[in-house]
Amino acid sequence: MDRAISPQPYDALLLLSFGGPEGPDDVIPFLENVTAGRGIPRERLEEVGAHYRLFGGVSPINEQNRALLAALRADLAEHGVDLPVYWGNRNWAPYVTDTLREMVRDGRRRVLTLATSAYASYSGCRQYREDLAGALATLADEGLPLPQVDKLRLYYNHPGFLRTMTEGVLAALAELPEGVRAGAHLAFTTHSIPDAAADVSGPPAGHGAGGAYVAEHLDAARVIADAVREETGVERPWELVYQSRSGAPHIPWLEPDVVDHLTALHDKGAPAVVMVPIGFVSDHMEVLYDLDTEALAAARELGLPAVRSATVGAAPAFVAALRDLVLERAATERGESPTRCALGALGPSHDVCPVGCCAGRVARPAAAGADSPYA
Ligand SMILES: CC1=C(CCC(=O)O)c2cc3nc(cc4[nH]c(cc5[nH]c(cc1n2)c(C)c5CCC(=O)O)c(CCC(=O)O)c4C)C(CCC(=O)O)=C3C
Ligand SMILES: [Fe+2]
Repeated sequence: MDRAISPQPYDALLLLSFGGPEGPDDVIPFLENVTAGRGIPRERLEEVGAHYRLFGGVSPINEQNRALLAALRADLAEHGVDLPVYWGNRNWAPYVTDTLREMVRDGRRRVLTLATSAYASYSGCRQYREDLAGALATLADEGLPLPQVDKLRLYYNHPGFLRTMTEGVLAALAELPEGVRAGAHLAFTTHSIPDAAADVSGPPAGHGAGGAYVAEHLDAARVIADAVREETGVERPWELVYQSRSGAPHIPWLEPDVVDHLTALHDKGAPAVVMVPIGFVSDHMEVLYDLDTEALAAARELGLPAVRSATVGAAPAFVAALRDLVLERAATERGESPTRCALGALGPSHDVCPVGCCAGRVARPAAAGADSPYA
């Protein structure tokens, strides 16, 4: 096989995601899965449950993942990359443990994992590695042979991700009334997490305030803002803001909140804003509710013209980026030195999370990293 399209040594790709409810009866069991032992106040759960009920109890995330799965399979086939793609979730069926069991029964021995989060953080990186460890532990208990499981490097700074986000911003700007377009601000948004979690995101050696989580989002935002300036010839103010905060009010989480930011923009006379959801790879509930429902309503109330730009979803250029990352990692595992595409100042992320990367509050086994108890 042509080395440039060889996925070897991998014999399967695992799309690993969050999962979401598929109907009204799933909402509470789903939320219980998400928050098991995580101390989220009951009122917050009911509030979030109501967001899902507004959409018939159906999270958009599963359809998004089915679309990504189909697009990945089509892209790999079209480019002659012979690699079956499976899908498993943390919080809803198909559960990752069931998927991994199916993969083993299909004879898969060397699995590369693609998680649907582009950045470092406990929730977006290490927790997925814990999910893999939990699945491997169950298979071991069942006496099944364990596959070797790796995880793809973070892809927030891959040109295919940043270019696709940039195109989305340009399209969103075009939706604004012409009179306010040139003065529009860019508000890059991502999931708020506790300050303490942000501070320990990424490799232990790299920790400063905000950790890798904040640094990576700022790096991505800067690349997109620069590209938008190049394309439009207009220098626009931009800021990184946060959304979807949960947890107890006395615990500090990353700020400012997107809605407070819209108010501040309005107060200082900004003519318009584009909300750019760089923290989300597809139209999750956080995007459909917290941005499209709540934040856009707040903007309307303020009289601030606002639009939300697209997530990458299953856009062809993003799917091509994922193929590039898979083939890059496969080549690295074969001992080659492939080009590692990345824009911005931080450079390509590590292939193997070092010991202590994205530490959680409680130490749990995590696979696909230097501290994995599995090979
Ligand atoms: C960084 C991050 C990502 C991005 C990385 C990634 O993509 O993985 C993400 C993704 C998602 N979070 C999601 C849903 C929820 N997250 C919650 C709770 C929490 N998220 C957190 C962080 C993140 N979350 C945190 C620090 C909490 C607090 C408690 C805890 O640490 O668990 C809760 C409980 C209620 C609440 O507190 O809001 C829900 C329902 C869905 C599905 C949406 C859909 O259905 O479309 C997705 C993709
Ligand atoms: Fe979340």
